[in-house]
Amino acid sequence: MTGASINLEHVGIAFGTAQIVSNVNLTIQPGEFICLLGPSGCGKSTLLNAIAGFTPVSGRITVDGVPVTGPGLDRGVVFQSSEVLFPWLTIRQNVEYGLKLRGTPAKERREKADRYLAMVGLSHALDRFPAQLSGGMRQRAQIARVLINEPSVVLMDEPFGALDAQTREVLQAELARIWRATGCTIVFVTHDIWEAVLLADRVVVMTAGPAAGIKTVEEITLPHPRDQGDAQALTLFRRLRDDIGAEVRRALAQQGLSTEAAE
Ligand SMILES: Nc1ncnc2c1ncn2[C@@H]1O[C@H](COP(=O)(O)OP(=O)(O)OP(=O)(O)O)[C@@H](O)[C@H]1O
Repeated sequence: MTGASINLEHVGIAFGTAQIVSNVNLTIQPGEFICLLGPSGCGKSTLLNAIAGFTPVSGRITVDGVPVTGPGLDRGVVFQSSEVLFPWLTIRQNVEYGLKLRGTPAKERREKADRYLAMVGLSHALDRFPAQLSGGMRQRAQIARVLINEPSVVLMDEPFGALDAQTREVLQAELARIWRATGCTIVFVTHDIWEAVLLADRVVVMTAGPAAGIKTVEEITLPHPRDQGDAQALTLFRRLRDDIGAEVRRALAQQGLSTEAAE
Protein backbone atom coordinates (compact mmCIF):
# COMPACT_ATOMS: atom_id res chain seq x y z
CA MET A 1 0.00 0.00 0.00
CA THR A 2 1.47 3.36 -1.00
CA GLY A 3 -0.06 6.79 -0.87
CA ALA A 4 -1.39 8.65 -3.89
CA SER A 5 -1.21 12.36 -4.66
CA ILE A 6 -4.49 14.28 -4.78
CA ASN A 7 -4.91 17.44 -6.79
CA LEU A 8 -7.86 19.82 -6.50
CA GLU A 9 -8.00 22.49 -9.20
CA HIS A 10 -10.60 25.27 -9.03
CA VAL A 11 -13.03 22.88 -7.35
CA GLY A 12 -16.57 24.12 -6.86
CA ILE A 13 -19.55 22.19 -5.48
CA ALA A 14 -23.18 23.29 -5.70
CA PHE A 15 -26.42 21.70 -4.58
CA GLY A 16 -29.06 23.22 -6.84
CA THR A 17 -28.57 26.97 -6.66
CA ALA A 18 -26.62 26.81 -3.37
CA GLN A 19 -22.87 27.16 -3.95
CA ILE A 20 -21.34 25.24 -1.03
CA VAL A 21 -17.65 25.21 -2.00
CA SER A 22 -15.92 27.53 -4.44
CA ASN A 23 -12.52 27.66 -6.14
CA VAL A 24 -10.59 25.22 -3.93
CA ASN A 25 -7.03 24.61 -5.06
CA LEU A 26 -4.93 22.13 -3.12
CA THR A 27 -2.15 19.68 -3.88
CA ILE A 28 -1.77 16.79 -1.44
CA GLN A 29 1.47 14.81 -1.56
CA PRO A 30 1.57 10.99 -1.56
CA GLY A 31 1.49 9.72 2.01
CA GLU A 32 0.51 13.07 3.50
CA PHE A 33 -1.92 13.37 6.43
CA ILE A 34 -4.25 16.32 5.80
CA CYS A 35 -6.85 17.54 8.30
CA LEU A 36 -9.77 19.67 7.15
CA LEU A 37 -11.00 22.08 9.81
CA GLY A 38 -13.54 24.88 9.57
CA PRO A 39 -16.76 26.34 10.95
CA SER A 40 -19.68 23.97 11.26
CA GLY A 41 -21.54 23.55 7.98
CA CYS A 42 -18.85 25.17 5.83
CA GLY A 43 -18.51 22.19 3.51
CA LYS A 44 -15.78 19.92 4.91
CA SER A 45 -17.78 16.71 4.42
CA THR A 46 -18.96 17.94 1.03
CA LEU A 47 -15.36 18.39 -0.10
CA LEU A 48 -14.37 14.97 1.28
CA ASN A 49 -17.33 13.36 -0.50
CA ALA A 50 -16.20 15.01 -3.72
CA ILE A 51 -12.73 13.42 -3.39
CA ALA A 52 -14.50 10.11 -2.70
CA GLY A 53 -16.37 10.57 -5.99
CA PHE A 54 -19.82 10.74 -4.37
CA THR A 55 -20.50 14.33 -5.47
CA PRO A 56 -20.01 15.96 -8.88
CA VAL A 57 -17.82 19.06 -9.00
CA SER A 58 -16.85 21.87 -11.28
CA GLY A 59 -13.11 22.15 -11.80
CA ARG A 60 -11.04 19.00 -11.46
CA ILE A 61 -10.03 16.46 -8.83
CA THR A 62 -7.32 13.96 -9.72
CA VAL A 63 -5.78 11.09 -7.75
CA ASP A 64 -2.31 10.22 -8.99
CA GLY A 65 -3.17 12.24 -12.07
CA VAL A 66 -6.37 10.30 -12.84
CA PRO A 67 -9.59 12.38 -12.80
CA VAL A 68 -12.13 11.35 -10.14
CA THR A 69 -15.41 10.52 -11.89
CA GLY A 70 -16.99 8.31 -9.20
CA PRO A 71 -16.15 6.15 -6.18
CA GLY A 72 -13.24 3.72 -6.50
CA LEU A 73 -11.37 1.13 -4.45
CA ASP A 74 -8.28 3.36 -4.55
CA ARG A 75 -10.15 5.65 -2.08
CA GLY A 76 -11.50 4.13 1.12
CA VAL A 77 -14.01 6.07 3.21
CA VAL A 78 -14.41 5.84 7.00
CA PHE A 79 -17.60 7.42 8.32
CA GLN A 80 -18.43 8.83 11.74
CA SER A 81 -21.09 6.21 12.28
CA SER A 82 -20.06 2.58 12.55
CA GLU A 83 -23.60 1.58 11.53
CA VAL A 84 -22.13 0.94 8.09
CA LEU A 85 -21.01 -2.45 9.46
CA PHE A 86 -23.46 -5.26 8.64
CA PRO A 87 -25.03 -6.28 11.98
CA TRP A 88 -25.69 -9.87 10.83
CA LEU A 89 -22.04 -10.56 9.99
CA THR A 90 -19.18 -11.13 12.42
CA ILE A 91 -16.36 -8.61 12.50
CA ARG A 92 -14.16 -10.90 10.42
CA GLN A 93 -16.96 -11.48 7.88
CA ASN A 94 -17.57 -7.72 7.71
CA VAL A 95 -13.92 -7.05 6.97
CA GLU A 96 -13.74 -9.88 4.40
CA TYR A 97 -16.95 -8.85 2.69
CA GLY A 98 -15.52 -6.63 -0.07
CA LEU A 99 -12.94 -9.26 -1.06
CA LYS A 100 -15.63 -11.95 -1.09
CA LEU A 101 -17.73 -9.86 -3.50
CA ARG A 102 -14.72 -9.56 -5.77
CA GLY A 103 -14.16 -13.33 -5.74
CA THR A 104 -10.95 -13.47 -3.67
CA PRO A 105 -10.38 -17.10 -2.55
CA ALA A 106 -11.51 -17.83 1.03
CA LYS A 107 -8.04 -18.61 2.39
CA GLU A 108 -6.51 -15.42 1.02
CA ARG A 109 -9.31 -13.18 2.24
CA ARG A 110 -9.26 -14.73 5.69
CA GLU A 111 -5.49 -14.18 5.96
CA LYS A 112 -5.87 -10.58 4.87
CA ALA A 113 -8.83 -9.91 7.19
CA ASP A 114 -6.92 -11.33 10.13
CA ARG A 115 -3.84 -9.26 9.26
CA TYR A 116 -5.78 -5.98 9.10
CA LEU A 117 -7.84 -6.84 12.17
CA ALA A 118 -4.57 -7.44 14.03
CA MET A 119 -3.32 -4.06 12.78
CA VAL A 120 -6.30 -2.32 14.40
CA GLY A 121 -6.04 -4.39 17.59
CA LEU A 122 -9.11 -6.60 17.13
CA SER A 123 -7.60 -10.10 16.92
CA HIS A 124 -9.49 -11.06 20.07
CA ALA A 125 -12.89 -10.09 18.66
CA LEU A 126 -12.94 -11.70 15.19
CA ASP A 127 -16.04 -13.76 15.76
CA ARG A 128 -18.11 -11.19 17.58
CA PHE A 129 -20.97 -9.27 15.98
CA PRO A 130 -20.93 -5.44 15.76
CA ALA A 131 -23.55 -5.12 18.52
CA GLN A 132 -21.19 -6.99 20.87
CA LEU A 133 -18.43 -4.38 20.46
CA SER A 134 -17.85 -0.95 21.98
CA GLY A 135 -18.08 2.14 19.74
CA GLY A 136 -14.28 2.37 19.58
CA MET A 137 -13.96 -1.28 18.57
CA ARG A 138 -16.58 -0.82 15.86
CA GLN A 139 -14.61 2.14 14.46
CA ARG A 140 -11.47 -0.02 14.45
CA ALA A 141 -13.41 -2.67 12.52
CA GLN A 142 -14.59 -0.05 10.04
CA ILE A 143 -10.97 1.06 9.51
CA ALA A 144 -9.89 -2.57 8.94
CA ARG A 145 -12.73 -3.00 6.43
CA VAL A 146 -11.35 -0.06 4.47
CA LEU A 147 -7.66 -1.02 4.80
CA ILE A 148 -8.24 -4.56 3.47
CA ASN A 149 -8.80 -2.99 0.03
CA GLU A 150 -5.32 -1.47 0.32
CA PRO A 151 -6.47 1.96 -0.80
CA SER A 152 -3.89 4.59 -1.68
CA VAL A 153 -6.14 7.25 -0.13
CA VAL A 154 -8.17 6.97 3.08
CA LEU A 155 -10.90 9.61 3.53
CA MET A 156 -12.13 9.94 7.10
CA ASP A 157 -15.19 11.98 8.07
CA GLU A 158 -15.00 12.71 11.80
CA PRO A 159 -14.32 9.02 12.46
CA PHE A 160 -13.82 9.52 16.19
CA GLY A 161 -16.46 12.23 16.64
CA ALA A 162 -18.93 9.97 18.43
CA LEU A 163 -16.38 8.45 20.83
CA ASP A 164 -15.58 9.45 24.39
CA ALA A 165 -12.42 11.50 24.95
CA GLN A 166 -10.26 8.62 26.27
CA THR A 167 -11.20 6.21 23.46
CA ARG A 168 -10.65 8.98 20.92
CA GLU A 169 -7.15 9.57 22.25
CA VAL A 170 -6.28 5.87 21.98
CA LEU A 171 -7.64 5.65 18.43
CA GLN A 172 -5.79 8.80 17.37
CA ALA A 173 -2.51 7.23 18.47
CA GLU A 174 -3.43 3.98 16.70
CA LEU A 175 -4.35 5.81 13.52
CA ALA A 176 -0.98 7.63 13.53
CA ARG A 177 0.75 4.24 13.83
CA ILE A 178 -1.39 2.64 11.08
CA TRP A 179 -0.78 5.62 8.79
CA ARG A 180 2.98 5.25 9.20
CA ALA A 181 2.78 1.47 8.71
CA THR A 182 0.70 1.68 5.51
CA GLY A 183 2.03 4.86 3.89
CA CYS A 184 -1.45 5.78 2.61
CA THR A 185 -2.55 9.38 2.06
CA ILE A 186 -5.16 10.46 4.61
CA VAL A 187 -7.68 13.28 4.37
CA PHE A 188 -9.41 13.61 7.73
CA VAL A 189 -12.35 15.90 8.57
CA THR A 190 -12.62 16.98 12.17
CA HIS A 191 -14.15 19.64 14.44
CA ASP A 192 -11.50 18.98 17.02
CA ILE A 193 -8.54 21.35 16.71
CA TRP A 194 -6.37 19.24 19.03
CA GLU A 195 -7.07 16.18 16.92
CA ALA A 196 -5.77 18.07 13.88
CA VAL A 197 -2.66 19.30 15.72
CA LEU A 198 -1.84 15.80 17.00
CA LEU A 199 -2.31 14.04 13.65
CA ALA A 200 -1.78 16.26 10.61
CA ASP A 201 1.16 17.08 8.39
CA ARG A 202 -0.91 20.01 7.19
CA VAL A 203 -4.14 21.50 8.50
CA VAL A 204 -6.39 23.09 5.90
CA VAL A 205 -8.72 25.66 7.48
CA MET A 206 -11.81 26.43 5.41
CA THR A 207 -13.68 29.71 5.36
CA ALA A 208 -17.30 29.89 6.48
CA GLY A 209 -19.82 29.16 3.72
CA PRO A 210 -21.61 29.81 1.51
CA ALA A 211 -19.06 29.35 -1.27
CA ALA A 212 -16.45 28.21 1.23
CA GLY A 213 -12.82 28.13 0.21
CA ILE A 214 -9.46 27.65 1.87
CA LYS A 215 -8.58 30.26 4.48
CA THR A 216 -5.15 29.04 5.60
CA VAL A 217 -2.93 25.98 5.35
CA GLU A 218 -0.82 25.28 8.43
CA GLU A 219 2.14 22.94 8.15
CA ILE A 220 2.95 20.90 11.27
CA THR A 221 6.44 19.45 11.45
CA LEU A 222 6.39 18.37 15.12
CA PRO A 223 7.62 14.79 15.55
CA HIS A 224 5.21 11.98 16.53
CA PRO A 225 3.94 11.06 19.08
CA ARG A 226 2.73 14.60 19.73
CA ASP A 227 1.65 15.90 23.09
CA GLN A 228 -0.89 18.54 24.10
CA GLY A 229 1.59 19.68 26.75
CA ASP A 230 4.15 20.65 24.12
CA ALA A 231 4.58 24.46 23.86
CA GLN A 232 4.79 24.45 20.04
CA ALA A 233 1.68 22.29 19.79
CA LEU A 234 -0.16 24.73 22.05
CA THR A 235 0.93 27.69 19.91
CA LEU A 236 -0.40 25.92 16.81
CA PHE A 237 -3.64 25.04 18.58
CA ARG A 238 -4.18 28.70 19.55
CA ARG A 239 -3.43 29.95 16.04
CA LEU A 240 -5.90 27.51 14.47
CA ARG A 241 -8.52 28.32 17.10
CA ASP A 242 -8.14 32.03 16.33
CA ASP A 243 -8.37 31.40 12.57
CA ILE A 244 -11.56 29.38 12.93
CA GLY A 245 -12.99 31.76 15.54
CA ALA A 246 -12.50 34.67 13.14
CA GLU A 247 -14.39 32.78 10.42
CA VAL A 248 -17.25 31.91 12.76
CA ARG A 249 -17.54 35.55 13.85
CA ARG A 250 -17.45 36.73 10.23
CA ALA A 251 -20.21 34.28 9.30
CA LEU A 252 -22.38 35.34 12.24
CA ALA A 253 -21.87 39.01 11.42
CA GLN A 254 -22.94 38.32 7.81
CA GLN A 255 -26.13 36.80 9.16
CA GLY A 256 -26.69 39.91 11.29
CA LEU A 257 -26.06 38.00 14.51
CA SER A 258 -24.01 39.29 17.42
CA THR A 259 -20.31 38.45 17.10
CA GLU A 260 -20.21 38.02 20.88
CA ALA A 261 -22.30 34.87 20.45
CA ALA A 262 -19.26 33.18 18.93
CA GLU A 263 -16.89 33.95 21.83
N1 LIG B 1 -26.97 16.60 -0.42
C1 LIG B 1 -27.09 17.90 -0.08
N2 LIG B 1 -28.05 18.67 -0.63
C2 LIG B 1 -28.16 19.98 -0.30
N3 LIG B 1 -27.35 20.62 0.58
C3 LIG B 1 -26.38 19.88 1.15
C4 LIG B 1 -26.20 18.50 0.87
N4 LIG B 1 -25.14 18.05 1.59
C5 LIG B 1 -24.71 19.11 2.30
N5 LIG B 1 -25.45 20.21 2.05
C6 LIG B 1 -25.24 21.54 2.61
O1 LIG B 1 -23.89 21.90 2.35
C7 LIG B 1 -23.38 22.66 3.43
C8 LIG B 1 -22.09 22.03 3.91
O2 LIG B 1 -22.37 20.79 4.57
P1 LIG B 1 -21.22 19.85 5.10
O3 LIG B 1 -21.86 18.71 5.79
O4 LIG B 1 -20.27 19.56 4.00
O5 LIG B 1 -20.50 20.82 6.13
P2 LIG B 1 -19.41 20.45 7.25
O6 LIG B 1 -18.41 21.56 7.23
O7 LIG B 1 -18.91 19.07 7.06
O8 LIG B 1 -20.36 20.55 8.52
P3 LIG B 1 -20.16 20.01 10.02
O9 LIG B 1 -18.86 20.57 10.48
O10 LIG B 1 -21.32 20.60 10.75
O11 LIG B 1 -20.19 18.51 9.95
C9 LIG B 1 -24.47 22.73 4.49
O12 LIG B 1 -25.11 23.96 4.37
C10 LIG B 1 -25.40 21.60 4.12
O13 LIG B 1 -26.70 21.89 4.50
